[in-house]
Amino acid sequence: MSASVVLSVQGLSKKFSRHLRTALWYGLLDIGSELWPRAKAAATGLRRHEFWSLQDVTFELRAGEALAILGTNGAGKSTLLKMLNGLMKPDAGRIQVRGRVGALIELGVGLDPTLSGRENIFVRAALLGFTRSQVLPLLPEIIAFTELGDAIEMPVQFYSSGMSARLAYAVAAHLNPDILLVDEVLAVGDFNFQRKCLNHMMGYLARGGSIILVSHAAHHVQAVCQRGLVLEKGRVAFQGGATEALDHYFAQQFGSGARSGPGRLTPTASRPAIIEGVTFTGPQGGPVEPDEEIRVQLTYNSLQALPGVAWSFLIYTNDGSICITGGYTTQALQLPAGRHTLHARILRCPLTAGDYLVRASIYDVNLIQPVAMLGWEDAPAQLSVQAPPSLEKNYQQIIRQLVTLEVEWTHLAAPQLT
Ligand SMILES: Nc1ncnc2c1ncn2[C@@H]1O[C@H](COP(=O)(O)OP(=O)(O)OP(=O)(O)O)[C@@H](O)[C@H]1O
Repeated sequence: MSASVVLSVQGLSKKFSRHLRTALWYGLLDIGSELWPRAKAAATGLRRHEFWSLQDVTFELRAGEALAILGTNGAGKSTLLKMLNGLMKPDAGRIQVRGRVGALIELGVGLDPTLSGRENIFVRAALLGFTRSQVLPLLPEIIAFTELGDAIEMPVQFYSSGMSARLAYAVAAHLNPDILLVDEVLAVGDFNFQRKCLNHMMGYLARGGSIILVSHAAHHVQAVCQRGLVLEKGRVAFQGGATEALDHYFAQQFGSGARSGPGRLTPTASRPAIIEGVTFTGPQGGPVEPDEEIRVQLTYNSLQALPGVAWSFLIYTNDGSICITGGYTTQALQLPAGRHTLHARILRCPLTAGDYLVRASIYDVNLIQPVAMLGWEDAPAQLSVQAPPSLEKNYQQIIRQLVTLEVEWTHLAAPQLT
């Protein structure tokens, strides 16, 4: 392990059984095989009803670095974190840690519901290897960070999920871990708490700490992480920069085109007009690049003429949370029946490199109601902007810049020195 590497994970795998009975039986066999190494060697493959929750995962984490773990529900993120935290034993592979791991995984874990928040601080700290006398000097700071007030004396069973998250984060963050594991807890905190945690994480990273963050929230990942690892059915599907990892993760969910089932793109009596597709190309019909003209083409197919309609497209961030920009026709159109293509030009692509989601619609201008729509759940409504190599630096920024503004700078004249 090189000097700056604080965590090295090699070929990590974990298997589970789908059935409780076999899980219990295999559990007993595994205990036996620990004592009898020949049986252990035989148990490296999958047994009946077993599946890999995590398979052959390899990565490194350096001091001062934050790595996002992304993946759909059930991809293996929590299993990975539990093994990193020592709560679960891998079936294969190796984890090497330099320093102490502070973990904030699964809200309920490590909190005793019958004890107060204050007492639970000692319980959680004990799980992380701290004695009572080591925790005592840190107690005021931990309690202040939670902002729980008098509720710190209340049994934790009466805490809301946000209150539990405050307590868990405050403890994990204030015991000076070398690596902080943060599971999806930020999602349950209110806005102020999220901001407080994000600020804390930035300071902690600047002081040389390292973070592994499991999150589905793109803005959290972009604010904190430089790198990202995408898990897909327990395997590493992508590893690289945080922005590229988010692109991969969202493309995995929105961009496969699999949702456009047979017959979906055919007009019917109950849905006489459909949008078959929207494409975005550069001026030569090739890839779209920042600052260049974009050609937009919408192909519709209608069993009947469409009088008094307009068409529009909207471009969203790749998690679908922000509509960046859109275009609308300003006058009512008379569109003929049949399959036809509508054209528009975006005169200058304001978007930086990345993948974007698109929605398009043809709507009735009087009723302001869609006649036909195409969303990102329908293939192939996507826009990919590719930066030429000279612009790639933008793409790698930690906080992603979505659009480029045209700015005219007006400087104050410098005072004349006499
Ligand atoms: N103790 C267990 N016994 C059996 N299967 C398990 C166990 N823990 C996790 N799994 C399975 O392992 C797979 C990965 O689960 P895991 O909780 O790691 O996913 P995740 O990526 O954290 O999902 P989410 O985003 O929903 O939290 C799932 O199929 C899950 O059902």
